[in-house]
Amino acid sequence: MQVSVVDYRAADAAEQFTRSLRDTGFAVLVNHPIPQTQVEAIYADWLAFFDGDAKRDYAFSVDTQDGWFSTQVSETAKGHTEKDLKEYYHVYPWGRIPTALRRPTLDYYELATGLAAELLGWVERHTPAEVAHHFSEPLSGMIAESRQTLLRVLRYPPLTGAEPAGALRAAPHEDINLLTLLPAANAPGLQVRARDGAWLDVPCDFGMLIVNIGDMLQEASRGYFPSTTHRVVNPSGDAARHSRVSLPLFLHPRPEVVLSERHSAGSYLAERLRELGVKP
Ligand SMILES: O=C(O)CCC(=O)C(=O)O
Ligand SMILES: [Fe+2]
Repeated sequence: MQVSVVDYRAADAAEQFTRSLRDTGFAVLVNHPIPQTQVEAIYADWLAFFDGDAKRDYAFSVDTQDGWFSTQVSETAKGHTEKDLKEYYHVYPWGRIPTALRRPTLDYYELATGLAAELLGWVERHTPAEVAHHFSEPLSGMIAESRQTLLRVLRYPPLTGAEPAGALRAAPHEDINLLTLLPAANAPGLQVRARDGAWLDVPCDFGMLIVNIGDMLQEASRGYFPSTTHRVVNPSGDAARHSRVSLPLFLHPRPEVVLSERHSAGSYLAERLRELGVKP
């Protein structure tokens, strides 16, 4: 299994990109329109936020799911017992955002959401008709006017050595949403599970943009596009003394969008948040 690195500007980029998603659940883009300087500035600004105390004023709302999730409330991946070694902040344009971070973060949200919509269009164009006929509406329509698309700013703290045995920065999991856009983090660690069970490093040179399929697209495509299991492993040596920052954008449909006979986007999300232990 090979996650392809695709040049966004190549004539057949959409086709190569969709093929990699179909084969592996992942694709990596280079020469894409998100400036690396913008990503680096967000990493630096948010790292300072996580290092400070103001985050305590932004504890997440159970009801709306925006705000800061501490390491104590962090997710426990489905089927796991230890919490992930991470803290994170959920940004929605309608939610609470620390004032100084508001403008740059929303600028990034807009840019990344626009690119995500274009990439979803690529996927749509290269979906075989016999699969696309299951879609209750075009994929581009599913996200139109959606208030659910989520920008998660993640901070994996330095390791102290006192972590519970078996706890990982991010335990193996699948994403819930349609498509995830993830600029390469400031440190390695992301791995994807191949069909034979082996863990493969996802290419993550600084500047690359990683894209992966989430469960909602797997559900809507009746399994044609696989939502692949991935994880973030703990670093060793000197790297363990440093934080890792990453910035996934989870592209979500409007809640009333029908994914399959079993699920609307809203019912599916509610079920998954209960399983993660972040919503009753
Ligand atoms: O931090 C990363 O590289 C991946 C994060 C991730 O998979 C997630 O938050 O769903
Ligand atoms: Fe993930």
